[in-house]
Amino acid sequence: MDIPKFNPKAGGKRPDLDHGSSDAERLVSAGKVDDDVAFELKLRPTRLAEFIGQTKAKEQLAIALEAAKSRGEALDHVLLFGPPGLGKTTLATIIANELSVGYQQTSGPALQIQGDLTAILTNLRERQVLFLDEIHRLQAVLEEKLYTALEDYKLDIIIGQGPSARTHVMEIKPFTFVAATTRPGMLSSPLRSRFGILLRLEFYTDDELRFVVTRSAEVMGIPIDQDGAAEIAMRSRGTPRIANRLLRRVRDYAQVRAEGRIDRATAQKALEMLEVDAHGFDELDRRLLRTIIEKYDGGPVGLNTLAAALAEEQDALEEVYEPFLIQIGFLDRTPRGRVATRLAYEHLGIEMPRKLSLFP
Ligand SMILES: Nc1ncnc2c1ncn2[C@@H]1O[C@H](COP(=O)(O)OP(=O)(O)OP(=O)(O)O)[C@@H](O)[C@H]1O
Repeated sequence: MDIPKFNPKAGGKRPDLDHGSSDAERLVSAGKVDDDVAFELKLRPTRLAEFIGQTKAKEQLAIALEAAKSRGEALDHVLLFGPPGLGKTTLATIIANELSVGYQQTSGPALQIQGDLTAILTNLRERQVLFLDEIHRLQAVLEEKLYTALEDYKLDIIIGQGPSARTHVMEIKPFTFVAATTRPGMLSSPLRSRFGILLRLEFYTDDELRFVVTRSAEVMGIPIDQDGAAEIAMRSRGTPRIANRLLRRVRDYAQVRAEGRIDRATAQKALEMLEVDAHGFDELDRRLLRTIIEKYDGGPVGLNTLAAALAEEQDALEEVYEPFLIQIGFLDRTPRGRVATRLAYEHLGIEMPRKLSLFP
């Protein structure tokens, strides 16, 4: 039997393992699920001015865009990195809109053979944006092929095979390459050095997410007050994708139980019913912290051991779950492994043992 390839960014679970999954588990995963696709298209800001938060990245980008426009040149290549669902794809589309140029999107895993990449590069239009998601999953041979394209807008095409093979250099149109990754550490340094603009996306503050929720509610025509939006924001793990997803689910609840209006009480009741707690934790977050505390005395425990104990993929833990737990101070990543912090003990209502010390 073919086991479908596991993609941690899709917010799924390993299909070959029994996880006892809950609805809330899927709800607060930052990875995209099928249900998100149509809504994300509708809710995606199209201009930099509409893009909420990420002040540093936005400022850097605004200056580069202005400069490229005034010179009439293609924008420098851009690398966007950060956890899933923070707006990398959105920013790539905004770059194309702001430059008034064409946009084409593909991803590392989608490009399987050299011909795929050659076809895309040779069909590029002048100064357009080519967006490549999950660049850390691009095959090494294709990565090497990209180097000359990015640097000199040239492509080496090998014609023939064996001793009679010849290399033909083909010119391609100047273009802007925008790549996104959740794992910047996995990129080789030659590849990284080809990007002129590096933008790190950070988790959003609760206030910024309140704006995201209010804006999305407006686009979707959902009546919501500030407290209702704040309640959804607080439980969205610093991630707009999750905020938008929770908004849709709370809207359903409000339609059936609260005449369609979302206030704090309605949002709270809906989110409690969906088992999304005050930090936006789901069952796996709690299980992860509890395992470190109860099985490994609070850590340190290595990522592979932890992944095996939880029957989860290492990638999913590292890319989707850990970044937020580290950001809010519930988990520490040390050279010897993962450690649960005091906040994690307090959240789970477990007493933190005193560290043994030579000095009383
Ligand atoms: N700054 C923002 N302001 C408003 N909405 C945002 C912002 N960033 C993201 N969003 C919303 O969140 C959704 C997810 O964003 P996006 O698809 O750009 O994330 P991503 O980082 O590319 O995720 P992935 O890495 O999983 O592909 C979008 O539909 C968009 O509506």
